[in-house]
Amino acid sequence: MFMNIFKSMPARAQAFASVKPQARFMATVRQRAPLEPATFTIRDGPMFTGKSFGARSNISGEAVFTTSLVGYPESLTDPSYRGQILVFTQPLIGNYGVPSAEKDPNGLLKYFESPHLQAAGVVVADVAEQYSHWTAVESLGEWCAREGVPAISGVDTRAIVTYLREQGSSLAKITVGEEYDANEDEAFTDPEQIHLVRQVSTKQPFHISAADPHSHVAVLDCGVKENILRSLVNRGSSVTVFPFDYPIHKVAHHFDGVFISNGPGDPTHCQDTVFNLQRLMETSQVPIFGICLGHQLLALAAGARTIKLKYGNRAHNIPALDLSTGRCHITSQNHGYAVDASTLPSEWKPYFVNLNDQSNEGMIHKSRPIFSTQFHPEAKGGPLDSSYLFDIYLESVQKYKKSQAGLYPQRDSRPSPLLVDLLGNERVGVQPTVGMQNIAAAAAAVAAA
Ligand SMILES: NC(=O)CC[C@H](N)C(=O)O
Repeated sequence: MFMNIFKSMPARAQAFASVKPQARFMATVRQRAPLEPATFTIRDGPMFTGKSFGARSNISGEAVFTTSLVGYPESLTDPSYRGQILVFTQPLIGNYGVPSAEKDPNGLLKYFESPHLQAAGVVVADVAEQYSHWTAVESLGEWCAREGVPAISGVDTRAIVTYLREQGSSLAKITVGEEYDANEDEAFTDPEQIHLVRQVSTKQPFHISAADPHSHVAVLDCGVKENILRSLVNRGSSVTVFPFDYPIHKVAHHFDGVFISNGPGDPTHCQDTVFNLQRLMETSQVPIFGICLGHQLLALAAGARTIKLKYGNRAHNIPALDLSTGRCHITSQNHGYAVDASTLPSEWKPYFVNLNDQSNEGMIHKSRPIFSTQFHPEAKGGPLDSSYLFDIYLESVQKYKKSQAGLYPQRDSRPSPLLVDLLGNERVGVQPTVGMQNIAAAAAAVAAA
């Protein structure tokens, strides 16, 4: 009886079950040096003392917190977290380890949102040194150390979050080692002074072909999450991904749709993108979809304003009301800025609203196939309530393509061989989070920006 159950298990699980418990434990716990002391200090706020479990370097950045319970590999590789020290409110982080940078058949990363750890630093109450998951290849601490990202555990994250909620968005730093001078206030570096999108956007266009494409979308990469590309490609649309400041209005006629990605920092830093989007909407009827920073940039191009929220929304369970249907969706979010819905011009209307703080969660054009959301419908990790928005977008993309058939008979869903042959299929020239790795380097980066 027992053997039958055992035999019905998948091969991988059988192999795991057949290992003696002691050996399984040994497989995930590596010998390591005793943890060094580390501090997490909020500017104009308290200092927390804990243990370092990542890179042996000091870092300064904007401290933000997420209340998500799962998805730390995805969150930490999300380019929107570039320059930020991420505090997890979920008390135990790391227990399912970190997966590999394996790619899927389309050449997209299977488990990560970008090839590197993007957050500047990591703060947790309790880090799991033992991990267990079939995709895991290393521990959270090993990954942070390998990627040069400092991390601290053993601090009271409830007290940190309580403080951040009162004081609002704050600069902070992580220092590793015994010697620390709490008065070194000049060492706090504000990543908001740096053009973060420039750091995470591809330097050259690249192309991903869908298996049997029905359309071809141009993606403006402001720090695009891999699951946005997966969501388009897996639904049958090939994508050509352009640098954030590429003059998209000049090439839009080669595409069936334009997509504007998520990304780090203040949307008003991307004036070139805003200008290009204005020209795009003036000169083309192409369907447009924007997510998070993409939503904010589209709103700026439409003539609306953005504001900085007190401490932002970062979670995987935020209720957003669809104003067109009255249905509420549970959404994944990671943003510090928001669109001021009261400044939307008359040809636009709010699409979604946040039911926690009433902030704007999306906008839609009254007569054209253009819409955007502040939350992440691609949602890694979870929930998938609003992933249907990709279907709606791609329906409008296919409709537009049909309407253009007479105008551009030579265009089909495969991009011209010239375009494909010349382009690679991955991000170009995007560096890991270097330059932000220690306080001195970050200060120099600010001076140079
Ligand atoms: N995830 C995102 O695209 C974030 C957008 C923007 N950087 C913000 O913080 O509001």
